Amino acid sequence: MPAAASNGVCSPAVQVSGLTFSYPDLDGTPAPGTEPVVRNMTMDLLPGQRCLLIGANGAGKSTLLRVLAGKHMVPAGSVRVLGQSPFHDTQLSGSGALSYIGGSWDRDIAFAGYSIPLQGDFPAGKMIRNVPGIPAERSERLMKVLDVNPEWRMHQVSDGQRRRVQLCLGLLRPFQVLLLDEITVDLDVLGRADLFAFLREECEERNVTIIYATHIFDGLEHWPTHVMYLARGELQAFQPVDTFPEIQRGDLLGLVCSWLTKEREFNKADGRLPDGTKAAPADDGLNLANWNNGWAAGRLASSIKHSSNAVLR
Ligand SMILES: Nc1ncnc2c1ncn2[C@@H]1O[C@H](COP(=O)(O)OP(=O)(O)OP(=O)(O)O)[C@@H](O)[C@H]1O
Repeated sequence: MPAAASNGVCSPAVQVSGLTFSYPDLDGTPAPGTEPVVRNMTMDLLPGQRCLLIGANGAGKSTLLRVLAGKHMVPAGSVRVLGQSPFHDTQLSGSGALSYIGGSWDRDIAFAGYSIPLQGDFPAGKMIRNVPGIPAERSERLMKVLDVNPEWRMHQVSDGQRRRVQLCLGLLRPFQVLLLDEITVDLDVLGRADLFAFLREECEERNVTIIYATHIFDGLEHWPTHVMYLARGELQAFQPVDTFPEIQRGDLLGLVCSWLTKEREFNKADGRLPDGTKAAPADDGLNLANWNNGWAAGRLASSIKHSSNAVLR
């Protein structure tokens, strides 16, 4: 946990300074002409703060969370979590101080395919109770909060039940920074409310920091301390909730709708596609061909004309 400085000011739990990130192409560098997914972002979050991360589809929310989780390499100074670089200091996530829960719970398995959902005939309770170093009261409490039946067998659960077990495991170790990427889609209303009550308590009692990317705003008006809005890779707003009159009167959804409507109008006026990207250039006459590179673990690896891995023949 970041120590409070001698003047009583706490150091940020998450610190982003001039972060720019583009996905690398096949040769490890961004394809020429591609716009960065995250551009020149600067922001800090202190221990105890809970931030909602808002943006249209394709705005860069998952990418930002994955960068903060250390899953993509960026210069060490541009992202600090608990004072360390999450990509370079692997101990940060290894120790559980930084926890990232996102996407569906799946794995790439050689010869079986990509994104294979976690399955197997093992009981949920065994998976959860067998995580070493976790006080029994924390695992039992989380199973209760998330309504996990220890008898559930993982090859027979529903999507929502699998999600509950995934969340339970992701929250087990006492994290200091938690990054959540739209993890409540499969949860029912009560499950979601219980989860957010638990997360608020973690912030208030253990001073943890949470960033949560979502498109579901029901019942979230009074949960965050901050709101962050991303569009076209840039931070459009990052403020405490009490600076937004809309949120104060319980209309978070209205605020988000007005942001996204303006964004849609901007994209239209600027000749951009609805996701904010520039339209592909017209055919330049080069002989770029569709070319099947073969099969790899269930996925066709192909080069499509004008895609980033197009083959010049
Ligand atoms: N592995 C990748 N390689 C290249 N580009 C990617 C990759 N993953 C995402 N992108 C691109 O980065 C941009 C941002 O995607 P990202 O998934 O971060 O958006 P998002 O805000 O989380 O969207 P959504 O709300 O739909 O989940 C998109 O234009 C997407 O096409």
